[in-house]
Amino acid sequence: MYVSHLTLHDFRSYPAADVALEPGVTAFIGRNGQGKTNLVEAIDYLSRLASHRVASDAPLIRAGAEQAIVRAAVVRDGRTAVLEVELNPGRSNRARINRSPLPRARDLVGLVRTVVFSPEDLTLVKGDPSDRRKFLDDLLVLRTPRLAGVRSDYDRVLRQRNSLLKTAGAARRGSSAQEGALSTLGVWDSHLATTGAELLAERLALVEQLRPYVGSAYATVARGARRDDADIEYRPSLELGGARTQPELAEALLAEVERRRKDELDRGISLVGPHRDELLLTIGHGAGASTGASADEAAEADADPGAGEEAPTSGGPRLPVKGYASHGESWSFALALRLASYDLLRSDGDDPILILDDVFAELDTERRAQLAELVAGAEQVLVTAAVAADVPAALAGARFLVGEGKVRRDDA
Ligand SMILES: Nc1ncnc2c1ncn2[C@@H]1O[C@H](COP(=O)(O)OP(=O)(O)OP(=O)(O)O)[C@@H](O)[C@H]1O
Repeated sequence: MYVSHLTLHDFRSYPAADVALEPGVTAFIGRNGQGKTNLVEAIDYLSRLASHRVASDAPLIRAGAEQAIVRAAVVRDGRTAVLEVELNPGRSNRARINRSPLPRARDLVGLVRTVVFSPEDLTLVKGDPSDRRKFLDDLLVLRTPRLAGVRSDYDRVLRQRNSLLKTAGAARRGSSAQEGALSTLGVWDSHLATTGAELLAERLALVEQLRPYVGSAYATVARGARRDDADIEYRPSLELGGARTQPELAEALLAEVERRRKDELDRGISLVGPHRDELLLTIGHGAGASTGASADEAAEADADPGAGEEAPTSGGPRLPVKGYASHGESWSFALALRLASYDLLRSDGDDPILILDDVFAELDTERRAQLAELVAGAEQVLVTAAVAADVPAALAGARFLVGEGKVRRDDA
């Protein structure tokens, strides 16, 4: 799929912008702070109704404006659809397809699919477990848009249940207020188990599907690394035993919730469920594996003719990436997670739009070329860079100059 036209009204720094795009590679070049990322962020927003940079919509609306509009013509299998979203701060957003309003804005999610690589991706590796859960959930929703509903149902159940736990925990033991809250809590326990089990089952399946892609993507972007150097593992907040199906998982969640009732009442929060799970990222070290993203490390490895070749196993320990990996390894792992998502979406028979936002400046020449080669075949690749020379030769294509609020095609 690709976007053939992008129109913005009062989105970020743009009062108005109108850009005709083509399949293949398009680079947006301009000095810092000129609005390159704002353009690709708008396309990403259409895909998930969320930005890769901010958690709320408010910063997306141009300062002083009442609402923002993002409209894109999206071509898929030769057919064009015009998708539009109206961002209304403090009110619900509205979405249209070919000018017809959709019942809910979220019905737009998944119609255009993007995979974004950006410097913020480092938080996937170095950030909190919630960053990695979000990574999984965003990918789930892109592949199966219906799951946006499951995720928001789960969040709602959690909020209700937490407020009940607070009430029940605060009420005097044995009082009628506590009895009442406890009996209502039973209802929310089963809601938590049912929606939680659905989310959990989906995440477990996703991680199993993603795993092989992460290993091979890491081996490609990290110097001298082997396929089994990078691994991911889903760590639930409870012992699952052999539970895998939704009913089995619901049963396991319910049993654990009952077992931890006292703890939950004491602390006034839900301690069991997919909101407490972790996606563990680990690296092993095949001999010769060094994932330098810096030019210095690259130069060092270049001096060693064995580096980058098939590396034998060192049998070294597997370590969690967070807290142990070097900056280069962390960055390579983050790239590998994005590349793996892209490969998985492609294996579903779709070709998502790839957005490489300011990533080349972070990579040495060899890694740049390697990443460029991997993504060059995508149906549409949108690249932002402050300096044209940072965009690898393999990504030659259309070029736009972004500056002074304007986006101009560079035909030079
Ligand atoms: N809601 C908003 N209203 C007005 N201006 C905004 C808004 N949000 C961001 N901006 C402006 O947009 C500009 C940033 O644009 P953007 O992030 O696209 O820059 P960029 O060209 O990608 O820069 P860099 O190369 O540094 O990443 C900044 O000048 C910022 O002040």
